[in-house]
Amino acid sequence: MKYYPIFLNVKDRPCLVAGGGQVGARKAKTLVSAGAWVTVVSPEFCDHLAEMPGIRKIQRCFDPKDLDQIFLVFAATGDTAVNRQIQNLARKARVLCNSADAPDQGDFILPAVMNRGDLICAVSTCGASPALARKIRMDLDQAYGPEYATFLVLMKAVREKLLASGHDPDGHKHIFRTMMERNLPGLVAANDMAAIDAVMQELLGSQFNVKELIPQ
Ligand SMILES: C[C@@]1(CC(=O)O)c2cc3[nH]c(cc4nc(cc5[nH]c(cc(n2)[C@H]1CCC(=O)O)[C@@](C)(CC(=O)O)[C@@H]5CCC(=O)O)C(CC(=O)O)=C4CCC(=O)O)c(CCC(=O)O)c3CC(=O)O
Ligand SMILES: NC(=O)C1=CN([C@@H]2O[C@H](COP(=O)(O)OP(=O)(O)OC[C@H]3O[C@@H](n4cnc5c(N)ncnc54)[C@H](O)[C@@H]3O)[C@@H](O)[C@H]2O)C=CC1
Repeated sequence: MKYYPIFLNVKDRPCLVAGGGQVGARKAKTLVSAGAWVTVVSPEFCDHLAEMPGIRKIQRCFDPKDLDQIFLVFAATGDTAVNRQIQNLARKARVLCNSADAPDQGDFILPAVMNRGDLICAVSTCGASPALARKIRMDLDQAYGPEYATFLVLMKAVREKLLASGHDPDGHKHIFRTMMERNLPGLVAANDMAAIDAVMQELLGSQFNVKELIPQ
């Protein structure tokens, strides 16, 4: 495996994007959606970035001081020499760096992402074919609709309630696996709460009901 896949917690962490083109805009957008504090430094900003809320924009060329206190940096300028400079400085400062024009030389690359509430599917081809990563992401978009966000709220609530009443890993495993076989997402999509309640009663007993577990 060429890369080690992890899910980073960037909430409230300062992240820097150097370069205000389309690539910088894509990186800034995903950082904002994960709750990071995002600064974009660039002499020019594309329309997409100019209109993007929730980011700090500094209109000038990258300066080494921009890396102070930074958790993650994206070297996404249109200038290869500047991108290499950012990467070298980041390494010395032990700041994780993504290198837009030389991904192999950076510390990490980004996957194509399908997101439904707490469900995140990340697809990478290790940079071999971003077009294929995008295609598989779109397949996942089709296969797992918005109902999976609600289904996951239900699964989480059931799990928390079961764990609160005691630890029984083998018994719980059986319940969760059976729940996976009962097409609950399909019932969520059809808004058939009575059918979901029937499954819950059968597997878990009357104290588990949808109204309580999925706040409307
Ligand atoms: C290494 C990486 C960047 C990193 O993270 O460091 C990288 C690098 C490069 N991409 C290039 C081009 C394209 N990128 C896309 C699309 C996406 N690229 C994304 C990620 C990544 N792209 C990382 C590796 C991902 C992996 O593991 O596969 C996605 C998944 C996520 C995102 O960008 O946020 C997003 C899909 C989002 C979605 O829709 O879900 C398309 C397709 C399209 O737009 O239709 C094309 C044109 C077709 C093609 O080239 O395949 C070029 C220029 C090559 C050239 O010069 O021609 C480079 C530079 C290079 O390869 O050197
Ligand atoms: N990782 C990826 O998915 C992809 C990466 N690339 C690479 O990413 C880089 C950026 O691509 P685009 O956004 O399309 O380019 P672009 O040319 O549209 O944007 C580059 C931005 O960098 C800014 N810039 C130039 N010098 C700078 C400096 N010294 N400090 C800060 N900002 C500076 C420019 O003002 C501009 O806003 C290119 O090197 C390209 O080869 C290209 C396509 C996909």
